[in-house]
Amino acid sequence: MPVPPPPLGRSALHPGAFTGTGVVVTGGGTGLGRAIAVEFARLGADVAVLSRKDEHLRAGLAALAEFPGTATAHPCDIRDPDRIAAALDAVEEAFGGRPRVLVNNAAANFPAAAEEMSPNAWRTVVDITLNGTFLCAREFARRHLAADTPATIINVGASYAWTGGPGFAHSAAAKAGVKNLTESLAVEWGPYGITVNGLVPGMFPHRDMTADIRGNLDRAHDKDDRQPVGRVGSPHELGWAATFLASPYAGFISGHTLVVDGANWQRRTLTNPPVVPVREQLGLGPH
Ligand SMILES: CCCCCCCCC/C=C/C(=O)SCCNC(=O)CCNC(=O)[C@H](O)C(C)(C)COP(=O)(O)OP(=O)(O)OC[C@H]1O[C@@H](n2cnc3c(N)ncnc32)[C@H](O)[C@@H]1OP(=O)(O)O
Ligand SMILES: NC(=O)C1=CN([C@@H]2O[C@H](COP(=O)(O)OP(=O)(O)OC[C@H]3O[C@@H](n4cnc5c(N)ncnc54)[C@H](OP(=O)(O)O)[C@@H]3O)[C@@H](O)[C@H]2O)C=CC1
Repeated sequence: MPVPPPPLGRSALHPGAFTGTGVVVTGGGTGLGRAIAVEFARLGADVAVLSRKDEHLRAGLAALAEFPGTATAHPCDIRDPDRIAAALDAVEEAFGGRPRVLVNNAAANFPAAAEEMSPNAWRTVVDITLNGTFLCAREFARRHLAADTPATIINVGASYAWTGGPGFAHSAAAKAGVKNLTESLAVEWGPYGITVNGLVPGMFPHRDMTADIRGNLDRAHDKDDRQPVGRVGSPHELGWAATFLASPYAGFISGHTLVVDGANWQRRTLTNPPVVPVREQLGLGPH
């Protein structure tokens, strides 16, 4: 029998656990990033949203408005190191100091058969998902290393980092890179008080999903029954996991990637369902 999560508004951490702590969430204006931003704000954090589109920045600010901490939003394309530096300057000014937490949540993805992907389609997804994560982590960490201040970084991944993702070869390869990068950075920056972890969502449907991804998921109308724990995730559950990883209670956890997916990616049977070629799954004709 599926066990529902505690309702939105509850928290395992004490109220005010992040009061006075600055948190940056890339892609924090939509979907899971916004849910993560909200859970930090609920615990008192000052939260900054970084993303490209004005409508997303406004949506992030609107979601954060009810909480007591500072909420701020800055246009930034995470592919551009200069824009990342400028955004972090603006965040520091808004908070009156360096944010202690970076959540690298922004990513890009669309389903496509590998042989149909243009070189630029591949490059774009890898550039945002992997290179953007590295560039944000680098700029954020350099500031803490220079000031000798502790910090924590959470990189949002996907479980096809381990399994591969037919129909999502670009995103799966990029997320595998993100997982591996998490492990390298945790060792490099651990001696300076910076922890680095990964956080992998399983199936968390939400209203902001791009049409492509939603269309892909909507082919399954019994999503709850397809999860080992009998239900899909609620976005605030991912927010709880992020706040835990950034809390002092997780201070000895670094280089780890926490999967929040109800055991979905370990699901295996001796007789898997029949193979359906990706082209057929995507409704593409013959080569
Ligand atoms: C197995 C387990 C299951 C699991 C089922 C699903 C699990 C999901 C797990 C992970 C989920 C996520 O990551 S969800 C995150 C999804 N969210 C997002 O992607 C939001 C941000 N996305 C975007 O901004 C855009 O969609 C994106 C294209 C990526 C970037 O925008 P840009 O303006 O930078 O780029 P563009 O100039 O538009 O496009 C760049 C190139 O990509 C091509 N391109 C764009 N969309 C395309 C498409 N649908 N199909 C083919 N090609 C496409 C264009 O034609 C360009 O190539 P040329 O024409 O050659 O120049
Ligand atoms: N939803 C799910 O079930 C799953 C999600 N994930 C991961 O969770 C994270 C959040 O996904 P989700 O909330 O579903 O996706 P969304 O599409 O809702 O969010 C993606 C966010 O990334 C931002 N973004 C994209 N490109 C850039 C860029 N170049 N610079 C700055 N910001 C950018 C977008 O904002 P803007 O357009 O304003 O730039 C948007 O807010 C991602 O890392 C995704 O891979 C992993 C597995 C499953």
